[in-house]
Amino acid sequence: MKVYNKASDFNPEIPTVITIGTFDGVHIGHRKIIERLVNSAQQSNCQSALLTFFPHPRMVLQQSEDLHLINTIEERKSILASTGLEHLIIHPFTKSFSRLTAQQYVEEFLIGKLNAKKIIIGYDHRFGRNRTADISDLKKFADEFNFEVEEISKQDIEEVAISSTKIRTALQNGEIEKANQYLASNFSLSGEVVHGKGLGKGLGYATANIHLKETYKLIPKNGVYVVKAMIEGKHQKGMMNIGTNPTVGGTSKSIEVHVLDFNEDLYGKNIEVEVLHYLRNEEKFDGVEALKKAMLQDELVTRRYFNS
Ligand SMILES: Cc1cc2nc3c(=O)[nH]c(=O)nc-3n(C[C@H](O)[C@H](O)[C@H](O)COP(=O)(O)O)c2cc1C
Ligand SMILES: Nc1ncnc2c1ncn2[C@@H]1O[C@H](COP(=O)(O)OP(=O)(O)O)[C@@H](O)[C@H]1O
Repeated sequence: MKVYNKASDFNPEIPTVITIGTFDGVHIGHRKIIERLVNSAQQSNCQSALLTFFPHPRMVLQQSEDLHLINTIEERKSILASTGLEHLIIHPFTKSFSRLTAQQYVEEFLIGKLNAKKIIIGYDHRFGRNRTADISDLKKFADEFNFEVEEISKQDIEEVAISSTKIRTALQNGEIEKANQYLASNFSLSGEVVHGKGLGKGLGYATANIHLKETYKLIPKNGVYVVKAMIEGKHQKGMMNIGTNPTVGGTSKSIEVHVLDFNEDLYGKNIEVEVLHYLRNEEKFDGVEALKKAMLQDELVTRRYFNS
């Protein structure tokens, strides 16, 4: 798969079949659309292309602080690369881009820059300045500018019964198995290991504190989880806590992983954590002895999880 950071970097001589959207999570429903796109392109001797915008339009237009995505743009790229898609265009969404009229967007951008011969798109897609145009407008443009529109019907979408919103809600409720099933892969987080409060080793559970670079990455509900950590190309078993560590008087949110049967310096290294199972809420214990006891219990349950 080739990746372009703006539409003008993609210079398609062969016409394209394209789809447009955020595709956050690249879940089972998204995968079906991409499969349809790739097959359609093959059958019509076209190239398959997915157009997505970054930053997310809501981040640009509403400076939305509450927008959290299942995938960072890097994660999305790497999952899409495994789908058979030929071209991924990540076009910068700016205020001036958002002011293109529906006709300018179709004529100058989708046709002019992306050489679209066919657009495969959901029944509820909206586009153009203030998102005023809909799929019936797109069909009118299709007649005028000689391209095809293939509509993904409401029924097709509802049949899959999966949406990025449902997955986000599941993650925010700690329903990890449900989210992972919808994603057809494990929800993951990754980042550099940074210094924490320096208390973990003293408790008998050193924890690698993970710094997330992207502020828009969705963080699952606070609590304790069973995880698989990828450290320097090797999978390790672990348990993770997300929260403020109230027992030791913590106030800011941290994401920290204790890796089982492991004793190495991880500061400055990158680790990727696949979240597997929610264990319990983060609690404010009556002192560190009670916390240590709870962590020992978490360890036992985590070991049991991996053994079963
Ligand atoms: C499996 C696990 C469970 C944890 N559960 C709690 C908890 O319920 N309440 C709490 O205040 N902190 C909890 N913690 C966080 C500890 O307070 C924290 O790891 C410790 O203070 C070390 O922090 P540091 O890495 O910043 O030094 C948990 C940590 C782990 C790894
Ligand atoms: N089993 C382990 N799991 C996680 N980190 C470990 C482990 N063994 C050693 N470490 C190292 O110890 C550090 C965590 O120690 P800790 O006392 O919790 O301090 P901090 O507050 O800086 O996280 C990790 O960042 C890592 O470098």
